[in-house]
Amino acid sequence: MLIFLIGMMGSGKTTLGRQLAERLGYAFVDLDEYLEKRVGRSIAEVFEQEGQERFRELEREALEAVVLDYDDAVISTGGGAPCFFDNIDFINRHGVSCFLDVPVEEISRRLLASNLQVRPLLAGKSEEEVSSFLAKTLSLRKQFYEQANIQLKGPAISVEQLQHLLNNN
Ligand SMILES: Nc1ncnc2c1ncn2[C@@H]1O[C@H](COP(=O)(O)OP(=O)(O)O)[C@@H](O)[C@H]1O
Ligand SMILES: O=C(O)C1=C[C@@H](OP(=O)(O)O)[C@@H](O)[C@H](O)C1
Ligand SMILES: [Mg+2]
Repeated sequence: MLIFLIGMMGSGKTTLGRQLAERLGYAFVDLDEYLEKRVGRSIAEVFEQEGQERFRELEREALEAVVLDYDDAVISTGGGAPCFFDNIDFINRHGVSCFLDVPVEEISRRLLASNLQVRPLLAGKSEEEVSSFLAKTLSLRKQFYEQANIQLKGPAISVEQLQHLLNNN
């Protein structure tokens, strides 16, 4: 089975995905890292050199490659992945999707305490700009995230909660 974690930057997809994979004895794939390995460059470099539009094409190609590469895996997607092309349909056709629905205030807090440079959409923004960008982006993306098979809501989603919900679906 392929389990896709989706949701905003900072919702904990990478962190929880790694923990969930360990519990299930599945491979763990972070789609951003997988893409970086494929293209031999960091996400920040791809954005800088070729722009977001090209990044979204490479992200789609990475999604297509990952479903061929793995039978059982937890795949933490990048925050924008389900929101471009027909990626959410592609994800739902190939696995179980799970939306980590963390309040935007909590996401802002987490990201402002982290290194913004590794997330090119946030790099160089002030605290206020980060908060308003995240709120606006979530309002545009929610329609895609809400197509997930499973939704988990709260400011502190745990791996236990996630595993419990998956077992009951
Ligand atoms: N459940 C959690 N509770 C508190 N902080 C978290 C949690 N999950 C992730 N974080 C923190 O939030 C930031 C973003 O987490 P990350 O897993 O990289 O999110 P994503 O992959 O969704 O962007 C990191 O600094 C991480 O330590
Ligand atoms: O939300 C987005 O558009 C992005 C989220 C990032 O992944 P995380 O959600 O893991 O931070 C990464 O794919 C890229 O910086 C773009
Ligand atoms: Mg991540």
